[in-house]
Amino acid sequence: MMLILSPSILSADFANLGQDVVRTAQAGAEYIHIDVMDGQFVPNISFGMPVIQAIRPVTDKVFDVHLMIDEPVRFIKEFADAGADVITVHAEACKHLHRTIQVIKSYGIKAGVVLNPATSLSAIEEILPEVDMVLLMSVNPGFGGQKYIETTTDKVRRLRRMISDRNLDVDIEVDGGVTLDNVEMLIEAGANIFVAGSAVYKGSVEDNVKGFLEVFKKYK
Ligand SMILES: O=C(CO)[C@@H](O)[C@H](O)COP(=O)(O)O
Ligand SMILES: [Fe+2]
Repeated sequence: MMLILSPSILSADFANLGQDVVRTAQAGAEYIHIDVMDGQFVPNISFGMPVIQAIRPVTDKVFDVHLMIDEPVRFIKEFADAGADVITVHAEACKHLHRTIQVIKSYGIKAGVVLNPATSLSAIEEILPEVDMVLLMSVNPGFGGQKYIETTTDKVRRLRRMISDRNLDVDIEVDGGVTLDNVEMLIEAGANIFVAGSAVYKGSVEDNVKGFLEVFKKYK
C-alpha cells in the first residue's frame, strides 16, 4: 500500500498560505490536509470554503478535507465545489452517516469517516464497505500541536485486521501528534496516510517533508 504524507495547513503561516502550500507540494507531499472547524463540533474555528477555493489553483495535489463540523451533510456540495478531492466526516457529527457518505460520493470524490479517540471501531462496522478511508484521530480534534494518544496504535492494528478480514481496500489515515518518532510504529500497525501539522510546519517545511519521505522509502 502506498504511504502518503498529508501535511495539515492548520499549522502553516496563514499570512502566506498559498506560498506554504506551494512549498509543501514542491517538497513532495502528496496530499494537503485541510482542517475545517465550526466552533460547535470542536471548540475552535479555523476556515471554510473560501480559503480552500483560494488555494485550489496553486497546486494539483490531493485536497484532503477533514470536516470537524456538526451535520456536515449540509455543506458537502460547497466543499466539493471548492475543490476537495477527499472529504472525511466524523461519525460523531452525523445523524445519518450512511447518507452523508453517499452524498460525498455523488460528487465523484472520495469519502472517509473519522473517529475520535474515544469512539470504538464498532461505530464503523456497517459503513466500512462504503468508504475509501478511515481517519483515526490520535488527539482530540480542535487544535494542532497536541500529544499523540498512545492507544491509537493498537486501534490502527485492529482496524487494519478488520479491513483485511473483510477483503476490503480502505486507507487508514492517522491524525494528531504524528512525528518522525512514531510514524514507523504507525506504518507497522497498518496505517498508510499520515497527517502532520506541527511536525511539518515547525522549522523547515522542505527538510521536514523530506524526513517523512525518507522513512516511507524504507517500507517500499
Ligand atoms: O485535525 C486536526 C486537529 O483537530 C489535525 O489535523 C491537526 O492539525 C494536526 O496537527 P498536529 O497534531 O500534527 O500538530
Ligand atoms: Fe485533521
